[in-house]
Amino acid sequence: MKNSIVLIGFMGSGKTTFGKILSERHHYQFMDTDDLIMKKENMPITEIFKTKGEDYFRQLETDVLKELTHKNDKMILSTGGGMILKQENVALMKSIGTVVYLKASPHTLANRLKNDTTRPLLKGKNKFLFIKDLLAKRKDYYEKGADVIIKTDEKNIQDILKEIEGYL
Ligand SMILES: Nc1ncnc2c1ncn2[C@@H]1O[C@H](COP(=O)(O)OP(=O)(O)OP(=O)(O)O)[C@@H](O)[C@H]1O
Ligand SMILES: O=C(O)C1=C[C@@H](O)[C@@H](O)[C@H](O)C1
Ligand SMILES: [Mg+2]
Repeated sequence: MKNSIVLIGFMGSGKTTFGKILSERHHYQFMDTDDLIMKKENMPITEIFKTKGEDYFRQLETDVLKELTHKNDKMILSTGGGMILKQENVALMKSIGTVVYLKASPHTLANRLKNDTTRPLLKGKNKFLFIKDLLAKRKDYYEKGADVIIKTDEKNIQDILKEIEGYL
């Protein structure tokens, strides 16, 4: 029986990138909680943070996960970087599928996000220092929320794909 996969990890860990490739390759449905929220609100994440605030966004994350638990199709679900902050969300993700943490160092993440302007939490910050600090605060949440941890530093995209495919 095919298994759904829920990808968790910090901004830039590759959840959307790998989720899209895997779903196309294996004919799974692809879902991304950030995209679902943007569609629901009809505005970019940066705009939701700016006009309605982070708490409002965090509630939408839980709402969207709840809706996904009612779906029967097997899927690859890419989640927002802060999804693991609520225990309730972790339980919902585990009820959807195998929770895979794409782990990367602050150095790797800062490098991948150096030209990015779409993540409101990173706006106007020294990216490396900000990521290092926030990742240290979130490390336990990611590791405890995961069923499986995949280290992505210094691995090429094909090798990471193969590892995730082991859990499909
Ligand atoms: N293993 C990797 N090797 C090289 N580049 C990568 C890797 N993983 C991700 N990237 C690149 O890093 C950038 C961010 O990746 P992506 O958008 O998939 O992250 P995300 O986990 O979905 O982030 P967010 O939580 O903010 O949505 C993209 O440009 C992507 O191509
Ligand atoms: O790490 C976070 O808290 C976030 C990550 C993004 O995926 C978005 O969900 C949003 O920008 C917040
Ligand atoms: Mg993403």
